[in-house]
Amino acid sequence: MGYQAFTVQDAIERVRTLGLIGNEPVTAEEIGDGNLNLVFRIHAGDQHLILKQALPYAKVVGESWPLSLERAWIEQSALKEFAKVAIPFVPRVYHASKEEAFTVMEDLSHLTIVRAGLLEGEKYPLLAEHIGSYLARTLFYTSDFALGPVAKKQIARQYYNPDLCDITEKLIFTDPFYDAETNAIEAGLEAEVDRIWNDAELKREVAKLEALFITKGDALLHGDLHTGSIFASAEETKVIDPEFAFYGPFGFDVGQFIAHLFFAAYPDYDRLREERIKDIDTFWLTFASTFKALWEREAVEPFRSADGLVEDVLSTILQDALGFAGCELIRRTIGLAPVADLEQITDPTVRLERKRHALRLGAALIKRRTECKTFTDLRNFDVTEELSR
Ligand SMILES: Nc1ncnc2c1ncn2[C@@H]1O[C@H](COP(=O)(O)OP(=O)(O)O)[C@@H](O)[C@H]1O
Ligand SMILES: CSC[C@H]1O[C@H](OP(=O)(O)O)[C@H](O)[C@@H]1O
Repeated sequence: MGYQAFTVQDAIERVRTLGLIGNEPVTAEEIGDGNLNLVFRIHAGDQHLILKQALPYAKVVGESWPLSLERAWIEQSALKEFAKVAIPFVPRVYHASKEEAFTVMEDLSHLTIVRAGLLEGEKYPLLAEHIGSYLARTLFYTSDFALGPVAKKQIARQYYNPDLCDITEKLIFTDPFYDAETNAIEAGLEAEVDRIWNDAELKREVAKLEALFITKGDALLHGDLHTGSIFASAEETKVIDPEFAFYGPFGFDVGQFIAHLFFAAYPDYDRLREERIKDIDTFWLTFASTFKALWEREAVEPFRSADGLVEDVLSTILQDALGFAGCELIRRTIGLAPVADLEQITDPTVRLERKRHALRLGAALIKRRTECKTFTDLRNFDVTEELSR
């Protein structure tokens, strides 16, 4: 069967043919609110399923931005790979079709998308710890440190993901730093954006981070780990949507999650700042301690017992992560694919002030990331000066 984009009826027929539902009455709807794919929710009797299908172009832009359907296969493979090492945090996959670019998976509608939930004032007391553990496990177990260089390269070669890496290279590392067509700059922010475009040091550091992203194949990344890619409740956390997965630098997913914890404070900054900083603390402490414990127990790296090596690896991850977080803060503030955490602030003066804050924090993280070698440096990282200029 060749590829065609599904209607609701096609989605129902497909799950029926696959024997995933019986002949009972069905209700189904397309619920995709992301930038790229179709997502159908299907209920039949006591079966609740999600069918996600890739479109041959970026939905948010239209057919003028073609995208390979191969990304559905990358997403399916990454979900399976991550389930091997971090099963509590990964949705169950019931069926994966490479040819028709769709995946049938567990319906997680009993949970909420974290970005939306946080905006509604929901609490996720275990989120930071869960994502710390999820990332330590997915990054460590897919790296040379756990697999050794031969097995790692055999896996890595399945994850060339050129179209989606190209999106990231353009939208995160390039367009926001130039007057590009894809940017969406709110009126009133022009002077602030000019500062960015004229900051030679900042651009040089962004270029270095982009080079890291392109060349450093440490581990299998999720590749798009923002709070819209996480479902959670007070007890559970599930990470969806790894279609941007590829072998990249350890710090990238870590940095994206940190950036979106910062974003989550903006709707009510004075009240939420401390909570989100605490989340970042917990996240990093869990990530670093889990990664270190896995290293001590399971690393196959010949130099694994070299004094201070794992601490150095973690320092590098932290510094890179802060740089990537800075790029993500800037791109979600002035580039394509903005975040509701900022856009839903109704008072235009407050919204502009928070956007300005995000841009300055982003620039400071990028330029001063190497000051943060340890958790204590992270806690003491102070951007008061940049914010007051
Ligand atoms: N397993 C799931 N269970 C319930 N809803 C889901 C599931 N996967 C996706 N969705 C819904 O579809 C939306 C878009 O899914 P996502 O995988 O992020 O698509 P895209 O790749 O287009 O961003 C999510 O925000 C969520 O509302
Ligand atoms: C042209 S894609 C823009 C943006 O959308 C992706 O997010 P999602 O799949 O979660 O909607 C990704 O963050 C891309 O950078």
